[in-house]
Amino acid sequence: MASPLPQTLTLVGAGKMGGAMLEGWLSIGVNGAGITLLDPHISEEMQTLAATHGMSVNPAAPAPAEVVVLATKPQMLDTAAPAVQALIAPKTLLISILAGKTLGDLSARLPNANAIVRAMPNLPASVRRGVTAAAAGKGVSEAQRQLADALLAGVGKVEWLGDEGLIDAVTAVSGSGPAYVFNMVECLAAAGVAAGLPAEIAERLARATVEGAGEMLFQSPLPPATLRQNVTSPGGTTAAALEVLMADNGLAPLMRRAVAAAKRRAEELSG
Ligand SMILES: NC(=O)C1=CN([C@@H]2O[C@H](COP(=O)(O)OP(=O)(O)OC[C@H]3O[C@@H](n4cnc5c(N)ncnc54)[C@H](OP(=O)(O)O)[C@@H]3O)[C@@H](O)[C@H]2O)C=CC1
Ligand SMILES: O=C(O)[C@@H]1CCC=N1
Repeated sequence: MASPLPQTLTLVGAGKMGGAMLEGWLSIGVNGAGITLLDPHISEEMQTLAATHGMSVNPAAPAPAEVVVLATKPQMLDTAAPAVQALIAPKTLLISILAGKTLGDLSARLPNANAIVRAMPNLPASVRRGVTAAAAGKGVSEAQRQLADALLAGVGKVEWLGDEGLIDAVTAVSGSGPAYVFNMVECLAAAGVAAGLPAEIAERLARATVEGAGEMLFQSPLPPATLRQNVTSPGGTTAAALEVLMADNGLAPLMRRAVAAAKRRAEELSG
């Protein structure tokens, strides 16, 4: 049986990530007429989407909703909290995607929220290929957990965590991860230019390479190491490049430092 979808959902913060999830939810059949968007600087794109689907935008006195999704920047939690409290009824499920903000931080700001799920999605949610890790607070019922799962699984894969303490590491790996991949495309294109390619061709090649490699990861059951080995002809060009990338001072320590920096920043955003 298909999981239930909420009849009423209020999105607080319709920016890049909130907007990406919203597009996914509409595509799985969440009724636009039951959606309210609250965002003081809502973009034209979001206003158009809202008008197309009959959503309510910044009503003067928004009613409590079955699900409230908190998607402002973490630094705006204190400012947003009074308005969010007014959206929460005893049975409301609050889903927060704020990096760094713990279940405890959220409960302290929103004491009337009985059921809180802390989730960390990523931007490919907009094309329903995201991945989200989530942890449920103590007050979340099984029905509410299923409701959260239906919304999060609607935009990609979901990992439920027994230990909320893992979410900062999740944020550093999959939350921020799409940006690392996009940066790799930029770096690969720039390296192509340095190797003599015209810039536009280098960019098209780098982009299509990551698109194709990503699709192989999606479709193939093989581990990434095997996929890598399949490109690597003995004594060939890939082996020469991998000697650089897989050296002691290559990509692995760089990625460890990058992920550690993101995790540290998530920890700083808590409180
Ligand atoms: N971007 C990503 O890939 C991911 C982001 N996240 C999390 O999602 C959240 C949003 O990030 P992102 O979408 O990148 O940021 P954005 O700045 O794009 O979105 C936040 C939106 O909230 C609006 N806003 C500010 N104050 C309020 C308020 N009081 N009430 C309602 N809306 C408000 C902002 O307006 P204005 O810009 O004018 O301030 C903006 O439109 C963050 O907490 C982040 O940690 C999680 C996973 C991935
Ligand atoms: O950069 C950020 O803080 C957010 C959290 C994960 C992705 N974007």
